[in-house]
Parts: sequence; structure tokens; C-alpha cells
Amino acid sequence: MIPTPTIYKTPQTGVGRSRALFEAAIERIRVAYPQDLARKEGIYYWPDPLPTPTHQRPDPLVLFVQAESASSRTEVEQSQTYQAIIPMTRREVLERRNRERIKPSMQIPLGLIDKPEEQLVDTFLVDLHGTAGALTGGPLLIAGAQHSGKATALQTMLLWLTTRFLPERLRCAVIDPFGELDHFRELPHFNHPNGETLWTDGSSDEQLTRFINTITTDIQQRREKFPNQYWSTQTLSQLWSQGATIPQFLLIISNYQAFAERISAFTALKKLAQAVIEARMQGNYLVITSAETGTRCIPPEVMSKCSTKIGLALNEQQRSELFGRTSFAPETIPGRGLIMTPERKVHQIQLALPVAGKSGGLRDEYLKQELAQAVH
Ligand SMILES: Nc1ncnc2c1ncn2[C@@H]1O[C@H](COP(=O)(O)OP(=O)(O)OP(=O)(O)O)[C@@H](O)[C@H]1O
Repeated sequence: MIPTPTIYKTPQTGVGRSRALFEAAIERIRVAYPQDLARKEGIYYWPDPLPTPTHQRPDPLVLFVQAESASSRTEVEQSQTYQAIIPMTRREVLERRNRERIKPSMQIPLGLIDKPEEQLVDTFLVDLHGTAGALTGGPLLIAGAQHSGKATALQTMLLWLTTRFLPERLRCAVIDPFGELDHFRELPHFNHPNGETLWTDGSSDEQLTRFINTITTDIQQRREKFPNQYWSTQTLSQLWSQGATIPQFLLIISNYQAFAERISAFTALKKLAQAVIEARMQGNYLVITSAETGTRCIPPEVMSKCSTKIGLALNEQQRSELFGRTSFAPETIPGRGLIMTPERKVHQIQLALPVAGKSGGLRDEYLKQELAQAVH
């Protein structure tokens, strides 16, 4: 017989007190009626809350299962258990891609999503390819305040994609004005067949123009080889299975707002973004991050085409620009944000770190070591 939990009346004196009471009540129910027992009796049970990075535990959610043998990790770190969104180590995923015939996919696991109406916490996937129309996938915008987790989200995304796909299956190009993705720069996924590294900080118009020309020429050539109507009967997946090696192409423009003051660079970037957006069916994909959401920082023609938008620690006006007036303010936690789902509902998400580690400095070091592992 399970005792009914007792919830004591406590005078409510403010938000802090009501939250404490709420959490205490949940804790009592949890103790009185454990999840396993509830499941056995066929009772629907609420899922665990989204993992929250704290001072003591800054890395509760990571992309891959952390390999125990990572020799550089401290003993404390090795003994920690992490919630991983992919139930495999990175090495296992690398081995699998060398062994198996991998299909093209721009579904990227980025964290966890809370769906209270379904009493469900699920893997949060963004889908850069998408299938049927707006909001089911397509260009992604990650907008967030400073230090909200934009660069980390890009690192998690790049770690997943470059682990999952061999360089001949995925080509990446990055505009990274603040050097936040430098660790990935040496990966062969950024090498263009013409010998260029598809990487720029965009600090000079000349550099940016060269980078843009290389990409737009590629898009044009792919379009000439495989015109639009061709893709109504063929998919990249079919082409791969017939032995064609056409890589998926991903362009990342990090910190778009950094170009707002440079009119010619801003215009050139807009044209590049539009060219990639229009060539999605031919396997070209776009991800943008920005610390600002206004039209001065992201051209409306680009913003309106970003059918997936993630908002991290935004103010009220920015949230309403992204999600409309109905959205709510999540707690200010690194990697915690909002996303609008295809049903036009706004949900909370927690993004995963690329690797575990007690501090930003250590995580940086571990990420560098991970990426140094052979990719072939
Ligand atoms: N998903 C996450 N889980 C835990 N910590 C995170 C997460 N995302 C970011 N952080 C931490 O928050 C801090 C800021 O992250 P990040 O540099 O990615 O933010 P940013 O928005 O790119 O910042 P900036 O505006 O300075 O470029 C870092 O210390 C990082 O480790």
C-alpha cells in the first residue's frame, strides 16, 4: 500500500517560496510513488525535468556517451555519469560510418525538448533538409544574447555532422568573425577540391568575396548538372546509392550581426544566404547565429526564410520577433531556449554540450583532443 503524499500548507511569500514549495511537493510525490512502480502499474508519469547546468554540475547534457578511457579527464570527471543524447561514444559513431552505408541526413541531434502537453522529454532534432513545407525544417537561425550558448550549439552541430559523415559526404564552410569554431578548421570537411579551406573570419571584403564566389560557383555548377526538375524524381539518397559522391553542403554564418555596419559585406552575405536557401533541394543547407534579431542585423528576406528558429536568453521584444506574442520567458540558463515546433507551439529546449568538462577551458581542451582523433 502506497501512502498518500502529504503536502503541508506553507504561506506563499513570493516567487522563490512558491517555487520551493512546488519542488518540495514534486519531490514528496516522487519519493512516495517512484517512477518504476508507476510504470509497472501502467500509470502515466511525468518525465524528469530538462537537465540544468549549475555551478556544481556545469555539464549535465552532452552529445555522445563519454568514453571512460579519455585519459586526460580528471578522476572526478571520469566517475561522473552524463546524460548523452546519442547512446554511443563518438568512436562508435566514427566506426559505424566507416563500416555502414550511411544515408544523407541533415537531422541533427542538438539536445532535449520538453513537451509538457505530452508529458514527454524527447530528443531535440533540427532538420535542415525538411520535407513538407515551412516549419518542418530548412534554414536554421539561432538567436541569442551574449554567452547564451550560440557558439556551443554550433560546435555540437559540427561535432555531430563531421563525426557522422566522411568528408566526401559532407562539405562545410564557415564564416566565423570571432574565431569560436577554430577547433574544427583543420578537419578535411572544410577542404575544397580547388585547394581552398572553406573558412573565413570575413574581416576583409576581398576575403569574403573570394569565399562567396567559391560557394556560389559550386551551387551554380550543381544546378547545371542537376537542374531543379531533376530533384522531383531523384533524391541525394538515391544518387549516393548509385555511387555518386555529391557531398551535402553546409554553410554556417556565425554572429551575423557582426557585419551589420559593413554595407557591401552585409549585402554580399544576404545574396549568399539566399543562394544557399534556394538550393536546398540540391543538398545545400544554411545555419545562422546572431546576437540580434532586428532587421538592421539580419535581412528580412533571410530571416523570413529561416523556418526553424531557436531563441536563447532573448528579451521580450526579441522573443516576440521570433515566436510571436504568445511565447514565455525561460530561465536564463546556458543552452536553455525556445523553439517553435511544426504545430506552431513554443517549447523549451536544453542544448547539449559537445563534450563534458568542469569548465569552458577544459571542455575546449577535450574538444580539441576529440577532433584530433583520426577521421578516416
Ligand atoms: N548547452 C550548454 N550547456 C551548458 N553550458 C553551456 C551550454 N551552452 C553554453 N554553455 C556555456 O555558456 C558559456 C557561453 O557559451 P557560448 O560561448 O556558446 O555562448 P555565445 O552565445 O556564443 O557567446 P558570445 O555571445 O560571447 O559569442 C560557455 O561557458 C559555455 O560553456
